[in-house]
Amino acid sequence: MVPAVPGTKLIILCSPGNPTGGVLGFVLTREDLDCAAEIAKACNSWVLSDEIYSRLVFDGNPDSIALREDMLKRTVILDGCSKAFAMTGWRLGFGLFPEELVEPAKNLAINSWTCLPPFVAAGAETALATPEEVMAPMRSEYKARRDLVYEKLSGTPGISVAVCPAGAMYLLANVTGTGLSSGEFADRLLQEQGVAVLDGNFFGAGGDGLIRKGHAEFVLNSGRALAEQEKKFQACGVQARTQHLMTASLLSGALAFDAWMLLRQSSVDGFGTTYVYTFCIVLPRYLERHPAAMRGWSTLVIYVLDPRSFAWPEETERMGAFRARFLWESLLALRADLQRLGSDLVLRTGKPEEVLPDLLPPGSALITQEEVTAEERAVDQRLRSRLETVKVDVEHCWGSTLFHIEDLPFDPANLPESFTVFKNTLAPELKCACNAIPPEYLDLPKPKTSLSIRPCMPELELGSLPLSAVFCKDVGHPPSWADMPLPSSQSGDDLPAAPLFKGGERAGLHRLEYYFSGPLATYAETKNNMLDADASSKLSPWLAHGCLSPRRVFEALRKHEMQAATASSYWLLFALLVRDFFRFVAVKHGSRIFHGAGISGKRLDWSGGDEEFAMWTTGQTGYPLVDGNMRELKQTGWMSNRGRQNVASFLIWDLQVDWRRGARWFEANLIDYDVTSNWCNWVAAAGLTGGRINKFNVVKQSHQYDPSGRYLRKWLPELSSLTDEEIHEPWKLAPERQHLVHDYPRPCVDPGKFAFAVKQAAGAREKAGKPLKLASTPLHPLRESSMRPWHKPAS
Ligand SMILES: Cc1cc2nc3c(=O)[nH]c(=O)nc-3n(C[C@H](O)[C@H](O)[C@H](O)COP(=O)(O)OP(=O)(O)OC[C@H]3O[C@@H](n4cnc5c(N)ncnc54)[C@H](O)[C@@H]3O)c2cc1C
Repeated sequence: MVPAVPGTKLIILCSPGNPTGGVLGFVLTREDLDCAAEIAKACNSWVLSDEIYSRLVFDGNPDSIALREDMLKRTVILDGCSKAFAMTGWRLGFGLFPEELVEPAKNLAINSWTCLPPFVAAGAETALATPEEVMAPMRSEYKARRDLVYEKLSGTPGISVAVCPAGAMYLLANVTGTGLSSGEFADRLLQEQGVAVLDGNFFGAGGDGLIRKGHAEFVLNSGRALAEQEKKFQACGVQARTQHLMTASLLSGALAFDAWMLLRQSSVDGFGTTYVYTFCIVLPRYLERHPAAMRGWSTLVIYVLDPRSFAWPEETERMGAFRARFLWESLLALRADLQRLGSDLVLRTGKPEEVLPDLLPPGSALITQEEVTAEERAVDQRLRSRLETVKVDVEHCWGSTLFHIEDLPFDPANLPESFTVFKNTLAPELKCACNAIPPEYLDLPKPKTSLSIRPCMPELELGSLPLSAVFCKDVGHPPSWADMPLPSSQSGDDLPAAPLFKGGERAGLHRLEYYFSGPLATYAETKNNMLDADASSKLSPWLAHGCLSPRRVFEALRKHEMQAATASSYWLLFALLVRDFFRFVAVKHGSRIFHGAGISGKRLDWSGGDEEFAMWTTGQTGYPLVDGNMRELKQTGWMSNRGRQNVASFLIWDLQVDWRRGARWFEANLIDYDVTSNWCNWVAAAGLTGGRINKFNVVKQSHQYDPSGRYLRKWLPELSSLTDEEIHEPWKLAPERQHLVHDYPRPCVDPGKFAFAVKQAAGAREKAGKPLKLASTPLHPLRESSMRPWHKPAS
């Protein structure tokens, strides 16, 4: 306490104080009030003690200078009903005056305040008679809010709070660490988040860099369970920070939609409208469209490059350079799109469960796509438990499929085993979904039952997804190729250009638009063509990476079908349904899609080993259709569906190699690798789903699907001089023409016995089928624990 200036007439005290919430006699010591009383007496001055918050003291009891000896007669105590009694609209203030000041105060007041409204007077009378039992719960509610807001704000990067308020309903926070002035911070908070705080400058020069945040927003609801209260408080705390934190996601349109629904459902629950969430996604999915409902929220999109998806534990390649490059391009495109919306992309490399707890502030929420396969779910589980300890909530959204899992007309556990039954069950739903979607649908928390495919989100306006000021400094550098945690042998520089497959939403939309503008018309006839770029949609890389939502493709199909529903549009929808089916198969059957014995649990014995596998991967089997496709895969990251069916069949039934080695090879090399599409197609190719077994005679298929040999000539230049007829079976060349193919290997399976061998091998294996104990089966190394036991030692 500073000694009073001689001649001091009035000492003004404000405790608990506005804007800090500091309390004299508590934050300072009791002696401060004693000292102030002594000074007042020594100077013979009056004291004006503003005690309007005296009923809102949380720690200890309220104190007053008037309680000191001889002080009551020289102290004016000001009080009112608007704070503790929440009569903020109909204000009523009052004072306790020493007798000598009553008349002068009356003279001052009489012409300024007249005609107190009778109901306000009646309210004040009741308020002042309010017993302590009624006040106590309200005080403890405020105290809890104070605790929460203090804790959350103090833990927010860029913000510090010097004083934990012992009373009142405010807190003064220093925001200079955000790089913004307090005025800018308060303005952005209001404009971007719709949350008002007061710039500290309004309290004088000392307030520069500070903002005042109130914590009296919520209506008291003592009937709620404690857990709900906590959640409310958490929302309150997060809202208090306002700022921050809406971070969002590498979410595909479908996913963004679901995230939005989730948030809307939360807000319907009654926590108000200003939601501050941390959205991010940690596994490869991208933002396609943001829901318009996010407008005004500050967002942060986080992408974590997890080294485990780039290399197997033994450090061999798991994500090939083509897929890695597509991912990298998608990240660059995503960043540019987010910047246009006012946000940005944060890129981190590491295990999500290790990276994210340090990045996400307590009180935020992380939204990720719900995964369905073992390894991805294990990451998710570890992440969830780590984030729990730092008080970050994790929410899941369904994503990736055309049909939302909740909209299936059956429990996923009862998914039909056969695709045909699945498709036929959904057919009526699809018919309904082709109807126009009513705009009011967007305002419903749940889809109408007749609309089983949810619509895509509308596009956001530029600048409508602003990045939180708090996160601005954390964004880091733009994604660079060096960020990709690739095994050392890989390089991005020496990859051939892949003009068709450029990562990112725009490129995907461009391909979609182009394909629907013409080539789709002949899809039914061309989809098995292996060579031509427009033979099939080639949308799979964008779908697999989440750059495009299947709902977006469906929307285009619906528009197309309004003009003309053709066989081609039917078959494309059919393909999208196959994709959905396999994802739901993984939900139903879990890790069996990775088991050697598959879903059906049949034992197959594999006589093929490393040598056969190497011939297959390098395109040296001597069977042109297989070799052409395998070389295309290695050189471009792409293979047509017809090619995939044939090479898978050849590896499994002719070379008799464990199908999981093929699936792993595809995982490493396909640009459009998708965990359920790949592993389910492979387990099906091995005849281990319990359904029909498809074995392909690759020679017949070669004649049928590449009659002129155009495809084979492109990928097997050493066969380019053969005729259209010869090229499918070079071993049949007349002796005088054999020199034309001396660079090409002899067939690794005796062609004379080929068709017979296929039949025999398959029949024998089917007979040998026995149920297995799945736990003892060698499995996908990371998805299950055992390590590649199907490898024969190199001879
Ligand atoms: C052994 C094997 C492994 C496969 N691995 C994958 C994979 O990792 N990722 C992947 O996306 N597809 C995979 N497929 C499915 C299919 O080969 C590709 O989806 C298709 O070739 C992609 O080309 P497109 O986009 O032109 O397809 P289109 O014929 O134009 O079909 C449109 C979309 O439907 C989906 N689709 C079509 N057929 C299938 C199918 N059989 N299974 C699942 N989805 C399908 C794809 O998303 C495709 O983009 C695999 C098929 C086999 C036989």
